[in-house]
Amino acid sequence: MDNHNEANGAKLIDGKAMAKGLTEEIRQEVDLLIKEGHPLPGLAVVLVGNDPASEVYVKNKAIQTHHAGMRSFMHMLPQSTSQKELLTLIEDLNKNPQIHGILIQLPLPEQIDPVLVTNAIDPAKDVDGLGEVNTGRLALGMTNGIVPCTPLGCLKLLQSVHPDMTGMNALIIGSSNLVGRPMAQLLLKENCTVTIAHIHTTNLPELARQADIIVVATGKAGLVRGDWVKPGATIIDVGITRVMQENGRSRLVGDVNFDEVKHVAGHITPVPGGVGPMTITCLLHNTFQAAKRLYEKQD
Ligand SMILES: Nc1nc(=O)c2c([nH]1)NC[C@@H]1CN(c3ccc(C(=O)N[C@@H](CCC(=O)O)C(=O)O)cc3)C=[N+]21
Repeated sequence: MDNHNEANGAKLIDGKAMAKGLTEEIRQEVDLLIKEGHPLPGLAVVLVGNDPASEVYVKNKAIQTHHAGMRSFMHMLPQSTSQKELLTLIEDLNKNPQIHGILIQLPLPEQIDPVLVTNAIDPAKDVDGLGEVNTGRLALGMTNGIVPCTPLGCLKLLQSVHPDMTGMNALIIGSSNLVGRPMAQLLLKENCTVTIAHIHTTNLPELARQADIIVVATGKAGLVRGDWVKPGATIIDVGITRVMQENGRSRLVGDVNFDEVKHVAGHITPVPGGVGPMTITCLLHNTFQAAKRLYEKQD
Protein backbone atom coordinates (compact mmCIF):
# COMPACT_ATOMS: atom_id res chain seq x y z
CA MET A 1 0.00 0.00 0.00
CA ASP A 2 1.31 3.47 -0.90
CA ASN A 3 0.43 5.86 1.93
CA HIS A 4 2.42 8.75 0.49
CA ASN A 5 0.83 11.25 -1.89
CA GLU A 6 2.39 14.50 -3.12
CA ALA A 7 1.43 17.61 -1.10
CA ASN A 8 3.06 20.26 -3.29
CA GLY A 9 6.68 19.50 -2.41
CA ALA A 10 6.15 17.50 0.76
CA LYS A 11 4.72 13.99 0.54
CA LEU A 12 1.53 13.39 2.50
CA ILE A 13 1.61 10.61 5.07
CA ASP A 14 -1.87 9.14 4.74
CA GLY A 15 -2.89 8.17 8.28
CA LYS A 16 -6.40 7.31 7.23
CA ALA A 17 -5.27 4.68 4.72
CA MET A 18 -2.69 3.26 7.09
CA ALA A 19 -5.26 3.07 9.91
CA LYS A 20 -7.70 1.25 7.65
CA GLY A 21 -5.09 -1.38 6.77
CA LEU A 22 -4.08 -1.88 10.41
CA THR A 23 -7.71 -2.15 11.57
CA GLU A 24 -8.26 -4.87 8.97
CA GLU A 25 -5.19 -6.75 10.30
CA ILE A 26 -6.54 -6.48 13.86
CA ARG A 27 -9.93 -7.79 12.69
CA GLN A 28 -8.25 -10.88 11.21
CA GLU A 29 -6.33 -11.49 14.44
CA VAL A 30 -9.55 -11.11 16.45
CA ASP A 31 -11.21 -13.69 14.16
CA LEU A 32 -8.36 -16.12 14.91
CA LEU A 33 -8.80 -15.65 18.68
CA ILE A 34 -12.52 -16.35 18.35
CA LYS A 35 -11.93 -19.48 16.23
CA GLU A 36 -9.73 -20.71 19.10
CA GLY A 37 -12.80 -20.42 21.33
CA HIS A 38 -11.92 -17.23 23.23
CA PRO A 39 -14.57 -14.59 24.05
CA LEU A 40 -14.70 -11.33 22.06
CA PRO A 41 -12.27 -8.64 23.25
CA GLY A 42 -14.22 -5.80 24.86
CA LEU A 43 -13.41 -2.09 25.26
CA ALA A 44 -15.14 0.19 27.78
CA VAL A 45 -15.06 3.92 27.00
CA VAL A 46 -16.12 6.31 29.77
CA LEU A 47 -17.14 9.87 28.99
CA VAL A 48 -17.95 12.29 31.81
CA GLY A 49 -19.89 15.41 30.83
CA ASN A 50 -21.27 16.48 27.46
CA ASP A 51 -18.47 18.15 25.53
CA PRO A 52 -19.71 17.81 21.89
CA ALA A 53 -16.20 17.21 20.47
CA SER A 54 -15.55 14.42 23.00
CA GLU A 55 -18.91 12.85 22.13
CA VAL A 56 -17.89 12.69 18.46
CA TYR A 57 -14.55 11.00 19.30
CA VAL A 58 -16.14 8.55 21.69
CA LYS A 59 -18.80 7.50 19.17
CA ASN A 60 -16.11 7.19 16.50
CA LYS A 61 -14.14 4.89 18.82
CA ALA A 62 -17.23 2.69 19.32
CA ILE A 63 -17.81 2.40 15.54
CA GLN A 64 -14.16 1.51 14.89
CA THR A 65 -14.21 -1.05 17.70
CA HIS A 66 -17.05 -2.84 15.88
CA HIS A 67 -15.13 -2.63 12.58
CA ALA A 68 -12.30 -4.51 14.25
CA GLY A 69 -14.73 -7.23 15.36
CA MET A 70 -14.62 -6.35 19.07
CA ARG A 71 -17.29 -5.35 21.60
CA SER A 72 -17.66 -1.81 22.86
CA PHE A 73 -19.25 -0.67 26.11
CA MET A 74 -20.08 3.03 26.38
CA HIS A 75 -20.56 4.79 29.70
CA MET A 76 -21.85 8.35 29.40
CA LEU A 77 -21.91 10.00 32.83
CA PRO A 78 -23.25 13.48 33.72
CA GLN A 79 -20.94 16.47 34.23
CA SER A 80 -21.79 16.42 37.95
CA THR A 81 -20.38 12.89 38.48
CA SER A 82 -18.29 12.69 41.66
CA GLN A 83 -14.81 11.21 41.82
CA LYS A 84 -16.13 8.48 44.10
CA GLU A 85 -18.83 7.49 41.59
CA LEU A 86 -16.26 7.28 38.80
CA LEU A 87 -13.91 5.20 40.98
CA THR A 88 -16.78 2.80 41.74
CA LEU A 89 -17.45 2.38 38.01
CA ILE A 90 -13.74 1.72 37.35
CA GLU A 91 -13.73 -0.95 40.09
CA ASP A 92 -16.68 -2.68 38.36
CA LEU A 93 -14.99 -2.50 34.96
CA ASN A 94 -11.73 -3.85 36.45
CA LYS A 95 -13.62 -6.91 37.70
CA ASN A 96 -15.79 -7.43 34.60
CA PRO A 97 -14.36 -10.38 32.60
CA GLN A 98 -16.05 -9.15 29.37
CA ILE A 99 -13.93 -6.01 29.44
CA HIS A 100 -10.26 -6.12 28.43
CA GLY A 101 -9.63 -2.42 27.93
CA ILE A 102 -10.79 0.70 29.80
CA LEU A 103 -10.46 4.26 28.49
CA ILE A 104 -11.49 7.32 30.49
CA GLN A 105 -11.88 10.15 27.98
CA LEU A 106 -9.88 13.25 28.95
CA PRO A 107 -10.27 16.04 29.95
CA LEU A 108 -12.41 15.33 33.04
CA PRO A 109 -14.55 17.84 35.00
CA GLU A 110 -12.55 19.74 37.62
CA GLN A 111 -13.97 17.85 40.66
CA ILE A 112 -12.18 14.72 39.38
CA ASP A 113 -8.40 14.18 39.65
CA PRO A 114 -7.31 12.64 36.31
CA VAL A 115 -4.13 11.09 37.76
CA LEU A 116 -6.03 9.41 40.59
CA VAL A 117 -8.70 7.85 38.35
CA THR A 118 -6.19 6.83 35.68
CA ASN A 119 -4.18 4.99 38.31
CA ALA A 120 -7.32 3.18 39.53
CA ILE A 121 -7.52 1.28 36.22
CA ASP A 122 -6.05 -2.24 36.35
CA PRO A 123 -2.68 -1.83 34.52
CA ALA A 124 -3.55 -4.88 32.36
CA LYS A 125 -6.69 -3.04 31.15
CA ASP A 126 -5.11 0.45 30.90
CA VAL A 127 -5.29 0.58 27.07
CA ASP A 128 -4.53 4.32 27.14
CA GLY A 129 -1.20 3.44 28.80
CA LEU A 130 -1.44 6.52 31.01
CA GLY A 131 -1.30 4.93 34.48
CA GLU A 132 1.88 4.91 36.54
CA VAL A 133 2.66 1.24 35.88
CA ASN A 134 2.55 1.52 32.09
CA THR A 135 4.21 4.96 32.15
CA GLY A 136 7.03 3.47 34.24
CA ARG A 137 7.45 0.48 31.96
CA LEU A 138 7.77 2.77 28.94
CA ALA A 139 10.29 4.99 30.76
CA LEU A 140 12.38 1.91 31.63
CA GLY A 141 12.30 0.71 28.00
CA MET A 142 10.39 -2.44 28.98
CA THR A 143 8.34 -4.13 26.26
CA ASN A 144 5.58 -5.62 28.45
CA GLY A 145 3.73 -2.32 28.99
CA ILE A 146 0.91 -0.63 27.09
CA VAL A 147 1.99 2.41 25.04
CA PRO A 148 -0.33 5.47 24.83
CA CYS A 149 -2.35 5.46 21.60
CA THR A 150 -1.50 8.84 20.06
CA PRO A 151 2.31 8.57 20.44
CA LEU A 152 2.16 4.95 19.22
CA GLY A 153 0.22 6.11 16.15
CA CYS A 154 2.79 8.88 15.53
CA LEU A 155 5.62 6.33 15.79
CA LYS A 156 3.99 4.07 13.18
CA LEU A 157 3.53 7.05 10.84
CA LEU A 158 7.19 8.02 11.30
CA GLN A 159 8.39 4.43 10.76
CA SER A 160 6.57 4.37 7.40
CA VAL A 161 8.98 7.10 6.24
CA HIS A 162 12.06 6.29 8.36
CA PRO A 163 12.54 2.58 9.09
CA ASP A 164 15.74 3.54 10.95
CA MET A 165 15.72 6.82 12.92
CA THR A 166 19.14 6.33 14.54
CA GLY A 167 20.90 9.65 15.12
CA MET A 168 18.10 11.84 13.80
CA ASN A 169 17.26 15.09 15.63
CA ALA A 170 13.66 14.86 16.86
CA LEU A 171 11.87 17.87 18.30
CA ILE A 172 8.67 17.31 20.27
CA ILE A 173 6.62 20.45 20.85
CA GLY A 174 4.37 19.96 23.90
CA SER A 175 5.16 18.07 27.11
CA SER A 176 1.78 16.57 28.05
CA ASN A 177 1.41 13.19 29.75
CA LEU A 178 -0.95 12.17 26.92
CA VAL A 179 1.42 12.88 24.00
CA GLY A 180 4.72 14.75 24.47
CA ARG A 181 6.35 12.78 27.28
CA PRO A 182 5.53 9.26 26.03
CA MET A 183 6.50 10.37 22.48
CA ALA A 184 9.92 11.36 23.81
CA GLN A 185 10.39 7.90 25.35
CA LEU A 186 9.45 6.18 22.08
CA LEU A 187 11.82 8.29 19.97
CA LEU A 188 14.61 7.83 22.48
CA LYS A 189 14.12 4.09 22.04
CA GLU A 190 14.45 4.65 18.26
CA ASN A 191 17.90 6.18 18.97
CA CYS A 192 16.87 9.75 18.11
CA THR A 193 18.40 12.79 19.78
CA VAL A 194 15.25 14.06 21.47
CA THR A 195 14.41 17.64 22.44
CA ILE A 196 11.16 18.48 24.22
CA ALA A 197 9.97 22.07 23.81
CA HIS A 198 7.14 23.51 25.88
CA ILE A 199 5.44 26.73 26.92
CA HIS A 200 8.61 28.10 28.56
CA THR A 201 10.94 27.34 25.64
CA THR A 202 12.53 30.58 24.41
CA ASN A 203 14.11 29.64 21.07
CA LEU A 204 11.46 27.44 19.46
CA PRO A 205 11.92 28.48 15.78
CA GLU A 206 15.68 27.96 16.12
CA LEU A 207 15.24 24.48 17.63
CA ALA A 208 12.71 23.59 14.95
CA ARG A 209 15.11 24.49 12.13
CA GLN A 210 17.60 21.90 13.43
CA ALA A 211 15.07 19.08 13.58
CA ASP A 212 14.88 16.18 11.11
CA ILE A 213 11.60 15.16 12.77
CA ILE A 214 9.01 17.43 14.43
CA VAL A 215 6.05 16.09 16.41
CA VAL A 216 3.81 18.97 17.43
CA ALA A 217 1.02 18.59 20.01
CA THR A 218 0.12 21.95 21.53
CA GLY A 219 -3.44 22.71 20.38
CA LYS A 220 -2.22 26.06 19.00
CA ALA A 221 -3.58 26.16 15.46
CA GLY A 222 -0.95 26.98 12.83
CA LEU A 223 1.92 27.35 15.34
CA VAL A 224 4.65 25.82 13.13
CA ARG A 225 5.49 28.20 10.27
CA GLY A 226 7.19 27.48 6.95
CA ASP A 227 10.45 29.23 7.89
CA TRP A 228 10.76 27.12 11.07
CA VAL A 229 11.21 23.93 9.09
CA LYS A 230 14.43 22.39 7.80
CA PRO A 231 14.03 21.49 4.11
CA GLY A 232 13.09 17.81 3.78
CA ALA A 233 12.10 17.35 7.45
CA THR A 234 9.28 15.02 8.50
CA ILE A 235 6.38 16.72 10.33
CA ILE A 236 3.78 14.91 12.46
CA ASP A 237 0.85 17.17 13.35
CA VAL A 238 -1.10 16.01 16.42
CA GLY A 239 -3.08 19.24 16.83
CA ILE A 240 -6.77 19.36 16.04
CA THR A 241 -8.70 22.64 16.31
CA ARG A 242 -12.12 23.40 14.85
CA VAL A 243 -12.17 26.86 13.22
CA MET A 244 -15.04 28.84 11.71
CA GLN A 245 -14.65 29.84 8.08
CA GLU A 246 -16.09 32.93 6.37
CA ASN A 247 -18.79 30.79 4.73
CA GLY A 248 -20.08 29.87 8.20
CA ARG A 249 -18.86 26.27 8.04
CA SER A 250 -16.21 24.89 10.37
CA ARG A 251 -13.10 22.97 9.41
CA LEU A 252 -10.35 21.16 11.31
CA VAL A 253 -6.82 22.54 11.37
CA GLY A 254 -3.63 21.26 12.98
CA ASP A 255 -0.75 22.88 14.86
CA VAL A 256 1.15 23.27 11.57
CA ASN A 257 0.61 26.08 9.07
CA PHE A 258 0.09 23.48 6.35
CA ASP A 259 0.07 25.84 3.35
CA GLU A 260 3.51 27.20 4.29
CA VAL A 261 5.13 24.01 5.57
CA LYS A 262 4.07 21.83 2.63
CA HIS A 263 6.56 23.68 0.39
CA VAL A 264 9.49 22.98 2.74
CA ALA A 265 8.93 19.65 4.52
CA GLY A 266 9.82 16.26 3.02
CA HIS A 267 6.84 14.45 4.56
CA ILE A 268 3.84 15.76 6.47
CA THR A 269 0.67 14.37 8.05
CA PRO A 270 -2.62 16.09 7.13
CA VAL A 271 -5.35 17.18 9.58
CA PRO A 272 -7.81 15.53 9.40
CA GLY A 273 -6.71 12.14 8.10
CA GLY A 274 -3.31 11.91 9.80
CA VAL A 275 -2.71 11.20 13.49
CA GLY A 276 -6.43 11.05 14.51
CA PRO A 277 -7.36 7.81 12.71
CA MET A 278 -4.06 6.19 13.79
CA THR A 279 -4.84 7.03 17.45
CA ILE A 280 -8.07 5.06 17.23
CA THR A 281 -6.43 2.10 15.48
CA CYS A 282 -3.75 1.97 18.18
CA LEU A 283 -6.48 1.90 20.83
CA LEU A 284 -7.95 -1.15 19.07
CA HIS A 285 -4.47 -2.71 18.88
CA ASN A 286 -3.91 -2.15 22.61
CA THR A 287 -7.31 -3.65 23.45
CA PHE A 288 -6.65 -6.71 21.29
CA GLN A 289 -3.21 -7.17 22.91
CA ALA A 290 -4.71 -6.83 26.41
CA ALA A 291 -7.25 -9.56 25.64
CA LYS A 292 -4.64 -11.81 24.01
CA ARG A 293 -2.26 -11.51 27.00
CA LEU A 294 -5.09 -12.47 29.35
CA TYR A 295 -6.06 -15.50 27.24
CA GLU A 296 -2.43 -16.64 27.09
CA LYS A 297 -2.21 -16.47 30.88
CA GLN A 298 -5.41 -18.52 31.18
CA ASP A 299 -4.30 -21.24 28.70
N1 LIG B 1 -8.09 9.16 27.47
C1 LIG B 1 -8.02 9.74 26.28
N2 LIG B 1 -7.40 9.11 25.28
C2 LIG B 1 -7.35 9.68 24.03
O1 LIG B 1 -6.76 9.10 23.09
C3 LIG B 1 -7.98 10.94 23.82
C4 LIG B 1 -8.61 11.54 24.92
N3 LIG B 1 -8.61 10.92 26.13
N4 LIG B 1 -9.20 12.75 24.80
C5 LIG B 1 -9.27 13.45 23.54
C6 LIG B 1 -8.14 13.06 22.61
C7 LIG B 1 -8.44 13.36 21.16
N5 LIG B 1 -8.42 12.10 20.47
C8 LIG B 1 -8.73 11.94 19.11
C9 LIG B 1 -8.92 10.71 18.53
C10 LIG B 1 -9.27 10.59 17.19
C11 LIG B 1 -9.45 11.70 16.40
C12 LIG B 1 -9.87 11.55 14.97
O2 LIG B 1 -10.25 10.50 14.52
N6 LIG B 1 -9.82 12.62 14.18
C13 LIG B 1 -10.21 12.63 12.78
C14 LIG B 1 -11.27 13.68 12.51
C15 LIG B 1 -12.48 13.59 13.38
C16 LIG B 1 -13.47 14.72 13.14
O3 LIG B 1 -13.91 14.88 11.97
O4 LIG B 1 -13.78 15.45 14.09
C17 LIG B 1 -9.00 12.94 11.93
O5 LIG B 1 -8.05 13.58 12.43
O6 LIG B 1 -9.00 12.59 10.75
C18 LIG B 1 -9.26 12.94 16.96
C19 LIG B 1 -8.89 13.05 18.30
C20 LIG B 1 -8.17 11.11 21.37
N7 LIG B 1 -7.99 11.59 22.61
